[in-house]
Amino acid sequence: MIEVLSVTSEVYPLIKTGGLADVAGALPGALSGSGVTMRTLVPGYPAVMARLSGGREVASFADLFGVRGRLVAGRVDGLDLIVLDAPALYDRPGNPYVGPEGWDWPDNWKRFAALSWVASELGLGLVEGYRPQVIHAHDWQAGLVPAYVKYGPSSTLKTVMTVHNMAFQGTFGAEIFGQLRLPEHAFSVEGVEYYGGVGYLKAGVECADVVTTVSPSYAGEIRTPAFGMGLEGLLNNRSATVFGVLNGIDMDAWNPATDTALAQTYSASTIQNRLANKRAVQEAFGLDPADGPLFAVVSRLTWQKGIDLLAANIDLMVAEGAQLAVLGSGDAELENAVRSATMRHPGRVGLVTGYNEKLSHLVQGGADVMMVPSRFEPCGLTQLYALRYGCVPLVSRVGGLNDTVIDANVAALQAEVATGVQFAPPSETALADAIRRTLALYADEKSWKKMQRRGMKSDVSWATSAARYAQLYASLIGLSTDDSADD
Ligand SMILES: Nc1ncnc2c1ncn2[C@@H]1O[C@H](COP(=O)(O)OP(=O)(O)O[C@H]2O[C@H](CO)[C@@H](O)[C@H](O)[C@H]2O)[C@@H](O)[C@H]1O
Repeated sequence: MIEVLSVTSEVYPLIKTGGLADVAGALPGALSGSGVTMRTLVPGYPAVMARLSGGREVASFADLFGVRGRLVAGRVDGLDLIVLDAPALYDRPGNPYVGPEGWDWPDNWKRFAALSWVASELGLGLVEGYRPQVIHAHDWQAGLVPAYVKYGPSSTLKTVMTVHNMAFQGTFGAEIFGQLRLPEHAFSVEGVEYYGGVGYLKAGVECADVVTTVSPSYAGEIRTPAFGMGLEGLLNNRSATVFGVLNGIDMDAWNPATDTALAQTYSASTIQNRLANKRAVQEAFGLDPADGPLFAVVSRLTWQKGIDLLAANIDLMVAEGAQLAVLGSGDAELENAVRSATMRHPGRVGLVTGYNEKLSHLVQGGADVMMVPSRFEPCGLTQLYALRYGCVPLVSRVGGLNDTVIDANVAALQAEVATGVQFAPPSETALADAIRRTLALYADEKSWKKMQRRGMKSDVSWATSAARYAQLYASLIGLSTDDSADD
């Protein structure tokens, strides 16, 4: 067995603000049977501590970056957790990164340095009877893990850094460096220094043994200035150790045949049963119970996700006889743009703000089209859920959207392989064309149903990618996957 410690700032179903939680929550289970045991280190936010009854203390710290802390191990919903309980850092309202007023916590550098430092201590054998061979760090919040390992006592410990989104890098002023518990020479180009300050994601990308990102297309894109966001040079330098491993989805949590969030469950052979869900979605979003095409968005409302491109096309969609249901929250300006469309088009356009996991399932089960018009998308999970639920994805041709949806062009339709609609570049006019193309496809009921069914049958599971991660861990510690499965 290969022991891997996954380090993450969120993990479903305990704490989730986006796709990272889904991936961190699903990967440990997906790896079972592949010779890998994965435990997860996560901060003890209130939502996490509330689920951890019966956990046992396995370590304590009198001085964790100036505060007290302890590690509590426990099993919750099938996950083997090690929780960093440090109330001065994590026992706060709001989400993991921002307070109730919407501002980043000013000590985020310390909150996530502490998490990463503790991970590296675990890797050095802090807890008797537990010694991971590989630490898998997710995003900038765990970006310092590879640096602590690189500059710590020499060991055989290996590190994997996964970039879920290059747009969030965790950059801080140089003044924090003195408090990071790193040696002087770590403040260098080969270490944590980044444009004169400290870069957590940069440190991870620089110091990890292997860097992965969440789709093959994004792995290529981030080596260019348009997507690399300053890290493209570094990624090019280490291109031999940068891999794209496509995300999968939790096939049990997202199963239209058993999903309790649906008004009516269904499968590929009972796809007509989606109608009851469509009516439920229309009701939840204040829409008329109409029979035309129902488009939907489940997303953070941000520039990355192309919500401004969507807003610019709402009048067109309504004029063409479509309805739109938007579930999400984010930038006030984009939220307002969608809200004003709901006022212009009562009964045709609906908005539910806030985060609602249950409603997101219902939308996937009832809408006809799931729109993901992102400007960049490392992988994207929404279109994968959509495929599984027979909700046809309409996506921009970037990152993981490019890798997971087969565009309904003439050749793909003839070959009967199309699963959705792609457009490029991510612009208002290209999206308008894609909407018109989608409406034409929807009008051909028989071929639309076929496309829905093909989506439902496409492989969006973790099977291939979990095996790929297992192989990466094994190669890092000099084993083949077969050896590890034998243990
Ligand atoms: N208002 C709301 N209510 C309920 N659920 C909502 C919601 N808004 C969003 N969600 C859910 O949040 C998740 C979003 O995941 P994505 O992967 O699509 O994007 P995200 O940008 O968060 O993730 C980043 O990390 C992931 C994981 O690697 C990459 O796939 C992605 O490209 C990258 O940007 C989905 O599970 C979606 O259903």
